[in-house]
Amino acid sequence: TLMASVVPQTGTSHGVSVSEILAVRELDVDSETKDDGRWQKMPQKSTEAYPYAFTVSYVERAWQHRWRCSDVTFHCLEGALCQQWVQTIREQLTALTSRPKHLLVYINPYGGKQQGERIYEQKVAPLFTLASISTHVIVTEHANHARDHLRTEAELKKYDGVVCVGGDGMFSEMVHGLVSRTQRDNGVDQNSPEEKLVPCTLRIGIIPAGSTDCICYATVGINDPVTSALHIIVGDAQPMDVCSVHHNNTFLRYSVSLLGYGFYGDVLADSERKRWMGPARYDFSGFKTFLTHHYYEGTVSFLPATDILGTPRDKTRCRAGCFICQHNGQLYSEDHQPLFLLPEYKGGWRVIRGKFLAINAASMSCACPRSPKGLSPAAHLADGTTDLILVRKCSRFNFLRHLLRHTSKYDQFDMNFVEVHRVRRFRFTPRYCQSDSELDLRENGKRLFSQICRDHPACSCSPAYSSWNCDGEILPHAAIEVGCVTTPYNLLCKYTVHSESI
Ligand SMILES: CCCCCCCCCCCCC/C=C/[C@@H](O)[C@H](COP(=O)(O)O)NC(=O)CCCCC
Ligand SMILES: Nc1ncnc2c1ncn2[C@@H]1O[C@H](COP(=O)(O)OP(=O)(O)O)[C@@H](O)[C@H]1O
Ligand SMILES: [Ca+2]
Repeated sequence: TLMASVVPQTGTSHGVSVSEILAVRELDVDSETKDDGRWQKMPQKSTEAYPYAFTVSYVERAWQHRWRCSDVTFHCLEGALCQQWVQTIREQLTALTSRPKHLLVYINPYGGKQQGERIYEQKVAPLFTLASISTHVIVTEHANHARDHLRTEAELKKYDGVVCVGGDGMFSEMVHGLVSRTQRDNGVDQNSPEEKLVPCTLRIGIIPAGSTDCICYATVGINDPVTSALHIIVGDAQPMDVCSVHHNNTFLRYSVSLLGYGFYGDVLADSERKRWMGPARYDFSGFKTFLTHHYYEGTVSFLPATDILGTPRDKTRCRAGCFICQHNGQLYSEDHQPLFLLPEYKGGWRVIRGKFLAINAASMSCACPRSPKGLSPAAHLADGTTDLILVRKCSRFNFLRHLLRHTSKYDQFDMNFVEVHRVRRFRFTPRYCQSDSELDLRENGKRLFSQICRDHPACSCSPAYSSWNCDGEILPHAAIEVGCVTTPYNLLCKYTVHSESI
């Protein structure tokens, strides 16, 4: 901690932790300018008493988990002392090896309210410059631009991390680009659901500029670009669980936040056609989907996570330095074989058949501005499990009560048509088999004429299948197999981390 043995401008004492210092610069008190070119008139009194000064920019905790950059100017009597302070602070900052120096930044100009470029230029780039971070910025030109660039072209050795400016969809592109490249480079077959993923060494940061920003909100505690930029600068890191989604032994996608079938799949499918509405499309499609009240029949099989600490109905929450994540992470360390892969662990699968309004798998709380506690408030970011939430067919009134619980502090799962299980793996099989031709139609985004109506096979009033909402991307396959791993521990690190005070 830098203590005020020199005198801050206000004349009061001030302590700043070195780990939260962003930059330090010497002030030329006489010339009336700062060395960054901005004009600043020093207060007359302190200039006379202490002719030498330096300014420290540091992280200040603000309201509701926000971080802000603050400046404090220290004054000294002697120039040599002033220089010694500046040099020492710079040396200490250089010694912080977890801080990034070179970043690759992808901006989605199309996400959220289409403000990605403005947010980056006005709020984030000046902070990276202040912290002497060099950046290579790419504004994406089409969907999957960032994913493909990361997977094939990007010279990753040049960077300490990649940053995306956008929503959950952009973060998902980063994950797919980096994880896929790492598996390919290490000869891991992504199509095998049992294969152990090799960790990627580069970290991923996210500057929120999307519609839901759930991944950012659930990790940092707020969707605020300045807060995320500051977490990136100080080198905060957070391991995250990754679910791999397969269909018939073919890899489909990775998921880090929500995998939702039924309600959330239908909301997403409808909202994609209304992108022009911006983030409000989710409210519109949410309301419409609520009114349609479709349910879907199928079988859910899952492998409960019995070897870990914590349950989905705990009152405790996953926070910085989470004990449960650390403990469960050790189960995956080098010398431990994940328990669910051991032969004796087989046979623990449970099977539930039924009619469901929603099947949600939350690998993290999925907190976001629409649902500040999230779909599964006690879920953990890095415990190697996902919370499987089954919402059975019920009345519209009851389903509304369930949805309203997402926005309140009351127990989400205290309803007789809702059940929750903390699982390692799960499978869903719809009651009616999807034909290849129907899958082709869905993959090409066409409207479906061949859907089987449950009760009246001759009409098309009610669909037999929903889609999966996979971190905000549509998966047309109804039948999927999902495995959740943090293996090896630290598989993925984000620069963003929840602040201690959440
Ligand atoms: C009658 C009151 C109903 C209130 C219900 C509110 C529930 C909101 C829960 C939202 C959970 C969000 C989980 C995250 C999903 C995102 O990955 C996904 C894509 O995000 P982005 O790329 O940033 O656009 N967002 C959604 O699927 C939106 C779901 C909104 C449903 C209303
Ligand atoms: N330049 C671009 N043009 C069109 N789509 C893009 C572009 N860059 C990224 N995308 C896609 O936009 C989608 C939404 O991105 P995201 O950043 O998650 O915003 P939102 O939160 O509004 O959905 C993602 O599927 C992503 O692949
Ligand atoms: Ca988890």
